Amino acid sequence: MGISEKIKEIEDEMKRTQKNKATAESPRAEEMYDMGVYLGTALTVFSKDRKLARLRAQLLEPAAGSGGGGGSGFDVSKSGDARVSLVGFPSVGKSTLLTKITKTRSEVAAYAFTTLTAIPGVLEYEGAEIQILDLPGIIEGAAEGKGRGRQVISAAKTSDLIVMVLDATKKLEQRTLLEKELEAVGIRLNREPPNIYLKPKKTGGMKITFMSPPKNLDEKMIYNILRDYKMLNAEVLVRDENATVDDFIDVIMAPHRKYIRCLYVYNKIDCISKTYLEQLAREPHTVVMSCELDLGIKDVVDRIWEDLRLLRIYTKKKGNAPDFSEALIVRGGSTIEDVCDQIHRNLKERFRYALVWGASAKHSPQRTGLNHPVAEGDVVSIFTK
Ligand SMILES: Nc1nc2c(ncn2[C@@H]2O[C@H](COP(=O)(O)OP(=O)(O)OP(=O)(O)O)[C@@H](O)[C@H]2O)c(=O)[nH]1
Ligand SMILES: [K+]
Ligand SMILES: [Mg+2]
Repeated sequence: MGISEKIKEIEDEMKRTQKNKATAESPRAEEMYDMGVYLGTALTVFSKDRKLARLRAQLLEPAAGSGGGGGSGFDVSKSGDARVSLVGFPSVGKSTLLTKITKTRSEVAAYAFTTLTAIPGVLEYEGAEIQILDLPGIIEGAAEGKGRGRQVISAAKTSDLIVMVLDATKKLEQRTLLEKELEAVGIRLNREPPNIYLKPKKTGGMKITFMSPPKNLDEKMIYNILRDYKMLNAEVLVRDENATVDDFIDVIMAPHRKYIRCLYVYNKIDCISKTYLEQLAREPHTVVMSCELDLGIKDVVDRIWEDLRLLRIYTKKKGNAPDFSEALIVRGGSTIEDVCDQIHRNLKERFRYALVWGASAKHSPQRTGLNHPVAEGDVVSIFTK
């Protein structure tokens, strides 16, 4: 049986279990729950859930003996300061958007699957070069390998920001469907990694600690999950009282999870009512546009820049004015060390100190070491041995 069929089988079984659970609901349900009778059913659902999560993860991993392949993305090398992927159902206007915001022409047509491979373009934004990947449309079931879905999703997984292009004239569910496809391969949108510490050990059994009383987890659940994943010795510290079973599995599967910001872009607003447009525009992480009427494109580009959280750092040579003609682009959370790495591969080996002017400096200039965090617009002078 293939992985997809296995998944289907488990899903069907889960639906049946859920139904039984619903019919079993009776005045005595609570009492039975306490007695642990009802808990039996609940635990079956949990373990099926976990099995499902594991199978889905396998979809993107090369099949044993297949010699790899399957889950790899398109062969486009990364370039510029960051990578943004345009993900969406067919014919929502991904290629139209790429053509608008970069110098690259990507074929646009009214039929689905016009774009058949990844088309890279470069968005220039105040000194930064952002690689934009126009991708083929994906359909429901992409994660299971339908169409070029897996390749598209793998490409998206390598990006710093996902721009989910949506057709404003289509049902709102399209967004949830796409989110599910991305979730299935371990992409977590607009979320932080769960605040749970897990350290596998060689001996000593399991040590499970909660910082505050958990709402959705207990020691036994964690114990069972760890055992499922064949981790018999481990230290666990749950720092978030709202953490769920899924969160805990994400922590175990950390190497296969990717936390990526997502900007939802509704295109074709020329075809919807003003009231509906206003409703869409109020959604979080959302912008609306019409490529056709050239409306909102600037907002989309500004939001891409904001969501990438890149910083522009300017350098200053001793005795000269700062060079504002060219910015160094670093990621949010970067330090002077990252700035050095941007300037030259070996610069930090000769580093003595830096002088920093701007928002990150307590006083101007502040003398700092390599681990000083920089801020947008800082001016930096590096002094070497
Ligand atoms: N009404 C309207 N049509 C648009 C808009 N933007 C794009 N289109 C049309 O939508 C159709 C699909 O556009 P594409 O850019 O090819 O869409 P795509 O998402 O790249 O499609 P695939 O590559 O097939 O997945 C074309 O006929 C475009 O002219 C818009 O803002 N409004
Ligand atoms: K199209
Ligand atoms: Mg296209």
